[in-house]
Amino acid sequence: MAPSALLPDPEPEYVIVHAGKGTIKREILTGCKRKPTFEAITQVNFSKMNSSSFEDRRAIAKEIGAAFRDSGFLYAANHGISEKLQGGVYGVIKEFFELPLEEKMKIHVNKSDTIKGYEALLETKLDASTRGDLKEAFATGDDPNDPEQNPPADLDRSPYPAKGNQWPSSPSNFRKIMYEYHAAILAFSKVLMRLIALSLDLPEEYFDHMSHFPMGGLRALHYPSQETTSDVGIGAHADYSWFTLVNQLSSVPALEVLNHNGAWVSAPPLKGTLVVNVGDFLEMATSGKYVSTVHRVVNKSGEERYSLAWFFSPSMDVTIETLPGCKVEGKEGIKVNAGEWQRERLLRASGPQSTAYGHLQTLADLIDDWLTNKEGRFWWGDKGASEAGIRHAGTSSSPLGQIGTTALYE
Ligand SMILES: O=C(O)CCC(=O)C(=O)O
Ligand SMILES: [Fe+2]
Repeated sequence: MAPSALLPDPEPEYVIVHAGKGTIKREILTGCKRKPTFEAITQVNFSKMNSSSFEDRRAIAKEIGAAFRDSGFLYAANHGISEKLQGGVYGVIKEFFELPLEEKMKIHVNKSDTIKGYEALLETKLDASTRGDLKEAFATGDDPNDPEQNPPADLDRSPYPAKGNQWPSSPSNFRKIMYEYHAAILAFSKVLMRLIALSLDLPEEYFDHMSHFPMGGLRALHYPSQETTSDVGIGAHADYSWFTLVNQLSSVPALEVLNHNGAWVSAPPLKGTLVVNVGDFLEMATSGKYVSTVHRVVNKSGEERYSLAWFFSPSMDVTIETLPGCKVEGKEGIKVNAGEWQRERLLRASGPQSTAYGHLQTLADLIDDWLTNKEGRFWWGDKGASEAGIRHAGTSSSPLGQIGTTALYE
């Protein structure tokens, strides 16, 4: 038998993800190629989040910072949203998805100018290699025409069309309970944002002025159990938000998080917790210190799964810049209008598109930085290698290196 040293290395395998922020190609590392990376999601206890002691708050912030740097995910325990409210919201969401399809189609997302309302099974396709996402959803967004959202009196309403959120007439208490949950999760989000500021050694109030009418919304999800292994509940993606809070309403494990070895780490429901994950806004503002980690939903449990995601983003008119302490030497920081940036991201993520759009999409995926020089130009090229030797191609407002035709790019 030939000594194993003479055996050729097995062909590398990759996880390929169209994450919205560009295509990510990550080698699946096995054996001695494996790098130290997370294998589980850590839990953080928020019971002292409103403590009058600064040290108590800072201790939670430290744990948040460590988890956001390591995996970009954590479980938040003792977040303060009552069990009664969580049970109530679960009940109405289940009842809504059990309605006949034609009833749900009355508020289909295509009837909204902001893509809000009901989205049927297989309508979106985050992973191009699948037949579509095996889930149905009901989504709301920031909409000053919904009085429950208490828009500030001086809010510029011109960017908000009249046909935004749509609400079902059944169950009759659906809207009321969803808005009770909205108020509770928004309150927790504002506290969490302060702890995030603290975790970055910024004043706790640093982000307060960016949240006067935050973009974002609720997305209730129903995943039937998939019958084939080629199906996926939601294809691999990263979120466009400061952060996302997922309430895994049913006890079905299906959420998976991609680690640096290209392995999918399970994030099963832990009773009483919310899953918190870093979104692209926070990754961008921290120059990648906090990672907006790729995740997906695969429901092979044989049971129906329900979840309720909340996306919390800056207010539409806010300018997001690289945060103090997160500047990378020799690299120009970011400066983006939050509303424009999110609109562009949303367009990229919204389901199957025509071939012409597909070609444009391919081009857009090559652009990871929209900053231009004074003449409005930017360059595409080699942006260096990761620790693992995988190179990155992208754009910049100043000239970049040549693309190596034999190098491996992600
Ligand atoms: O249902 C889940 O657990 C996660 C949903 C999700 O990732 C999303 O809606 O962006
Ligand atoms: Fe997500």
